[in-house]
Amino acid sequence: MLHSNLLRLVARGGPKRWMSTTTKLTSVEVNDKTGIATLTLNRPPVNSQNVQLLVDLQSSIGEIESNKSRGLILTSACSNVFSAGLDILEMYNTDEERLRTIWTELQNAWIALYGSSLPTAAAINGHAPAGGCLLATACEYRVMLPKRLIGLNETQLGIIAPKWLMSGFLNVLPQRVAERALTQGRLFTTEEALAEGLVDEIANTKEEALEKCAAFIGSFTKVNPLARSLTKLQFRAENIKEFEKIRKKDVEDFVALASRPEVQKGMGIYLENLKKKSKK
Ligand SMILES: CCCCCCCCCCCCC/C=C/C(=O)SCCNC(=O)CCNC(=O)[C@H](O)C(C)(C)COP(=O)(O)OP(=O)(O)OC[C@H]1O[C@@H](n2cnc3c(N)ncnc32)[C@H](O)[C@@H]1OP(=O)(O)O
Repeated sequence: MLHSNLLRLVARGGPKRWMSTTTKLTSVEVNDKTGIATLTLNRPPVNSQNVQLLVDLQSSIGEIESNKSRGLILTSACSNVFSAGLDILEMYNTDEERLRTIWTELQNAWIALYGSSLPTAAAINGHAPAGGCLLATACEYRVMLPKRLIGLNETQLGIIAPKWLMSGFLNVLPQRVAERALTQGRLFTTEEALAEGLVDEIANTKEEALEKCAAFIGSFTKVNPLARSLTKLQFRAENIKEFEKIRKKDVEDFVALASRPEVQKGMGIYLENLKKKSKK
């Protein structure tokens, strides 16, 4: 027993207290008929992105890529939230090493999704602020349920999204709209997001959103997969290259910023307000 626990710890790169649970926070289901994989984020209540969720997300993307699925649909098991972004509780009152791990795993998860050669789509069945929007915009296609919110609201929180984190957002919105939205920290309603091109379609239920995503992925049936993926990656190559150049420094910048006393204080106040709001 002890031996197998030790082996598991060694396989995971040593003991890490924020990775204490061994239950996966993502699941993968492949449709036998279509060959399309649905990757579900499952960390109730709001899929806030802690290290484990980010690591599990990468492992599920790897699994889908190696099992020769025809495409990947990202969705959420939470009823009203796609993902609430980074887990602020995990960033609050912690040490630099942990902050470093959080940001490194966010980077790793983003590049795994953004740089995937597979066709990718997001069935956004709930709110997708900040890191939630990051994951949705890393995909090639977005279908969203009505009356939810999506966007990069970092400036509203007094923080700055680095350039790589804006890449997907900038891929889908005109520069002028993106600049205004980012500087305002604007969250778009589903209907506004559709009008601006931040999402591609609206669906009334999660099932319908999954079907629409599957139809998007199905639209590549007659396209040579290698030609398709190389074309996709050519479009993304510049952003990926820029990201690779700064990724180490970006981790250190994040650690320095997130550990500043005033930023930690801001996180504490933000968390308190979130909790107050959820009790109402
Ligand atoms: C202030 C952040 C500081 C970060 C500092 C870092 C510095 C440098 C950063 C550089 C760039 C960062 C890039 C990315 C950043 C992020 O992703 S930060 C996270 C931003 N996310 C949000 O602002 C969303 C916050 N949440 C909400 O607005 C709502 O929860 C919701 C998503 C709209 C869902 O609403 P609802 O269904 O009504 O659920 P709630 O009742 O509000 O929440 C349920 C419980 O979940 C807790 N919670 C919600 N979001 C988070 C979260 N992101 N992290 C941790 N916990 C969260 C909420 O407190 C409730 O908890 P309980 O009260 O215990 O039930």
